[in-house]
Amino acid sequence: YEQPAPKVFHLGMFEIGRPLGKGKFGRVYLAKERSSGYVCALKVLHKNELKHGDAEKQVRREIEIQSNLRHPNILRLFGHFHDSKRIFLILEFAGKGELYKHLRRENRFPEWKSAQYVAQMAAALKYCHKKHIMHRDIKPENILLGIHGEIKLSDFGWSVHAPSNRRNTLCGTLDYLPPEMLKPGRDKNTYTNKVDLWSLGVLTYEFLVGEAPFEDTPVMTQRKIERGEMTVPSFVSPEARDLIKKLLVIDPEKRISLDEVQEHPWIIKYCVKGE
Ligand SMILES: Cn1ncc2ncnc(NCCc3cnc(NC(=O)Nc4cccc(C(F)(F)F)c4)s3)c21
Repeated sequence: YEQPAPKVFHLGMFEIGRPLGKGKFGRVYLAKERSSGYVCALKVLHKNELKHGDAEKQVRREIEIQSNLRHPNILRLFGHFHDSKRIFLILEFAGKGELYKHLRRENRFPEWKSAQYVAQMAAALKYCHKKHIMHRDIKPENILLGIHGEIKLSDFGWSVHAPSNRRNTLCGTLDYLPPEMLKPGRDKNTYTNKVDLWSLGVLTYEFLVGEAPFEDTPVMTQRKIERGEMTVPSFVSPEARDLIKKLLVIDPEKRISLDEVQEHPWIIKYCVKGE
């Protein structure tokens, strides 16, 4: 019989390998669980760098959210442990690393690849929304690629607002924020899972164009988002432009649904009928 997954972890169980990446709030290493040989990723968070005390609570919340998510396009978080100074997250290893590095290197993705990524993102988000979980922080920095190049939505520091390997974390790029989250006085709980659809629209645009649609100085970005002001370059196909326009709609209720995204002509054109 397969050994049942251990419930208690400790550092000695792992052989630590090469660094996989470093965010503002911690480094990630390739790791192998000694007894099973299972290869995973180990994220190390330094307690003194996190907001005092509630980091433990945040990690528990992140794990609680994650422990009932099982989807091929969602990165698994298996568990955590800590020592006096550090918290360790035991994560599924994403063999092709960080999506945003591929995007920066390739400048922008061809339409067929962008459509496949958007279709996988829609599937992952549909799965999360069905479980009444919204990501709230969709951006290239929070997306990894599995060994077969498949999307792995990651960094479930969503409701924990856990800072991690994000684009200039402390400046907290506004690029992906929907208009309803920019409104003054609106606390973050007044929005619906439609925020993820806006962010999916920004992501689609960034895949195809190589930069975010409202990228500008923080003040100008905020103004452009509130007005939904953006131009789609002419090299973007009419079908892709149509999907972007139907996602980047100011009124959350008027945004296209995830089902409609999966049935959109631009997605159908490039994607083999998935699950
Ligand atoms: C780079 N890379 N390459 C391959 C690869 N394979 C797997 N993972 C990678 N990277 C790690 C991706 C993450 C997944 N989940 C995260 N979760 C998190 O970072 N949570 C978090 C952060 C800061 C503070 C808190 C706390 F305590 F406040 F709650 C919580 S980070 C990989």
